[in-house]
Order: sequence, then C-alpha cells, then structure tokens
Amino acid sequence: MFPWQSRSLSVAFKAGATGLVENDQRALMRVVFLTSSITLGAFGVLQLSYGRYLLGLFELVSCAVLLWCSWRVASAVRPVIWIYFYLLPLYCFLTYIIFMPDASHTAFVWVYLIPILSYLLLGRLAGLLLALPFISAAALAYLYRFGVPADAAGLIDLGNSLLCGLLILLFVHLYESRRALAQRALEHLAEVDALTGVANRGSFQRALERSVDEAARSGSGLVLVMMDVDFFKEVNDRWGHDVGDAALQHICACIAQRLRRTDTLGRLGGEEFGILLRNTDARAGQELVESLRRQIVITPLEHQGQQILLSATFGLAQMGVDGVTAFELYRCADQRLYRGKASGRNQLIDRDPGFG
Ligand SMILES: Nc1nc2c(ncn2[C@@H]2O[C@H](COP(=O)(O)OP(=O)(O)OP(=O)(O)O)[C@@H](O)[C@H]2O)c(=O)[nH]1
Repeated sequence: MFPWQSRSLSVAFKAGATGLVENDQRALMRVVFLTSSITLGAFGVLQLSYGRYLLGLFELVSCAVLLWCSWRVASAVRPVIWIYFYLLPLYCFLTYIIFMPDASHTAFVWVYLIPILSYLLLGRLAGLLLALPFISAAALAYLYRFGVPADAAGLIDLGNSLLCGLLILLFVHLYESRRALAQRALEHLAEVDALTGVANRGSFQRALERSVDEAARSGSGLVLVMMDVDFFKEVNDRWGHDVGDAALQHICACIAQRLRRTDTLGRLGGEEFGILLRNTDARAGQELVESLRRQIVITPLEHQGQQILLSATFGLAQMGVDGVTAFELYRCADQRLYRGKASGRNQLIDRDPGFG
C-alpha cells in the first residue's frame, strides 16, 4: 500500500460492512419472499387437508403477505428493515415448530436455514449475532422436547443433528468472511489507479460530482485543480519508462503529503491529475497549489545517485465563480491548465486573461 493511498481515497473508498449491497439484498429478498410464500402456501393446504384449520389458515395468510412483500421489496427504501421484519418472526416460528406436540421428528432441519439466511442477508457480524441466539434456542428446544437419549443410537442421532448445525454455522461464517474480503479488494481495485495508488479517473469523477452537489447544498467552497507534469515525455525518453513511472509515484507522494483528509487526488490519465479541495476558496486554493508547485520543483526524483528535476503546470477553477456544475469546473480548470502550458509551464493559472 502506498503511503498516500488512504488519504487520497478517503472519499472514494468505502470499507467496512460485509453482506450484500442494497440492490443485491432486494433481489435476494424477493427470491426469499417468493420461495417462502410458495412453501407456506403448500404447507397451508396440507395442514387444512389434515384438519389443522388454525395453522393452515395462518400459513395461507402468511403466504399472501409474503407474496405482497416479494412485489414491494424492489422499491423498499431500507431493505435491511424488511430483512429483520422477515427473519425475526420466521426464526421464532422455526424454533417454535420444534415444540409443537404433533410436529414431525425432522421439523428441526429447518433451523439449518437460520445461519445461511442470516449471513447471506446481513453479512458476517450482524448475521452471527442474529443466528447464534436462535440456533442455541433451537438446540435447547430440541433437547427439551425429545430429551437426552439414553441409548447409543439416540445419542448418535442427537450428535449428527447438533454437529451438522455447528458445521453449517462454521462454514457459512468462513465463507462470508472470505467473500467480504474479496469484495473489498475488488472495490478497492475498481477505485484506485494501479500505478500511483491515488483515485482513478472514474472514482475522481464521482467524487467531483458528489462534492459539487454538496457544495451547492451547503454553500461551502470547492476548488478543482487540474495538473499536468511538464516535459514528461523527455523523462521517459531519457531515463526509461520505469523511471517515468517512479516520477509519477514521486509526484503523487509530494502532493498527497500536503493534502487534507477531505481533499482528493486522482489520476485522470497519463501524466494528468485532478485535485479536489473541499471547503476551500480560490485564495486558499491558490496558496496551496503554489506550495505544491514549489514542492515538486525542490524535490527532484533521486535515481541511481542522480537527481531528475520535475515540474508541473496547474489550472484552478472555483465553484460558484468559474462554474456551477462538475462539467463547467472541469472545462474551466482544463482550459487554464493548457493556457499555463502554452505560456511557459511550471505555473498556476487561476483566472482568465483580463481579470487582474
Ligand atoms: N512512464 C509512464 N509514462 C506515461 C504514462 N502514461 C503516459 N505516459 C507518457 O507521458 C508522455 C506524455 O507526453 P506529452 O503528452 O507529449 O506531454 P509532455 O512531454 O509532458 O509535454 P507537456 O505536457 O506539453 O509539458 C508520453 O510519452 C506518454 O507515453 C505512464 O503511466 N507511465
């Protein structure tokens, strides 16, 4: 991991919770609602045909409610609430059927669904916290209902049931931990420029659009800076592509050292970079960029005992003054950057000609 990585990705990189993201949760809940509805409907009909009218009616009503839920969950604002509303009564019911006097001896196998559904829908921690008490309660209910067997065959049956439940819990836990790690690594790769470790073009653009919206809502200052390394082709031609790569990493490290946690540095392509300065006005932005420019000049890249001098040109645009949309800011900063290139390089352009 590069030293500046966590800073520059403070906005773009979202680590933390495991489990499926919201859209996947909705899709999965839809399937879960539908399959539960069909299962309960079938059981409801069976209960009625055995003359268990109360239970049969309850199951048929639940079947209808779940069918409605499968239709509505696609537009749910917070699907996680729907998940708890579904799982809690379901788990209570699954535990309760072990107690039911005339329930089948094998009804307890439904309890094995508890860890699978919990981890799939809620992720590792919340899934474990929800599954553990219900699995423990179901094991106690089983022992209460059937007692501890006195003979070897009964003990083997009990051992099989308990061990199978424990192993399912363990495997699901391991699987979800691995899956969450892999997902986080993928998310990270999708957000980061592989060479420099700063935000890549896509995540920088998203950060810019979010910041413009936030600044428009709150009225806080926002500055967009575009930067292009000067004569970079010469660095490559003279020292080789690897040294050119090292120069880009070096410049990113120089810049990121001076940025705040709320700022974002992104590589837009080749040797062009964008810097987002939040809660900043043009004056403070101009001072910071001047110090970045000087820092790059006075910190040459060391290579095999030689110093490779570097410099960069900057264009700056301020939200509200130079544009009010991400596109306007980008276009303004980009035009100023290229004016800086055309008029000598190694400088910051923060206004249009004729404005002081
Ligand atoms: N080492 C390395 N070089 C790159 C990378 N991406 C782009 N380049 C090189 O960057 C150079 C950019 O050259 P130009 O567009 O002419 O820009 P310049 O030489 O910096 O000239 P000015 O921008 O006008 O100052 C090209 O030689 C590209 O091959 C990269 O990831 N690593």
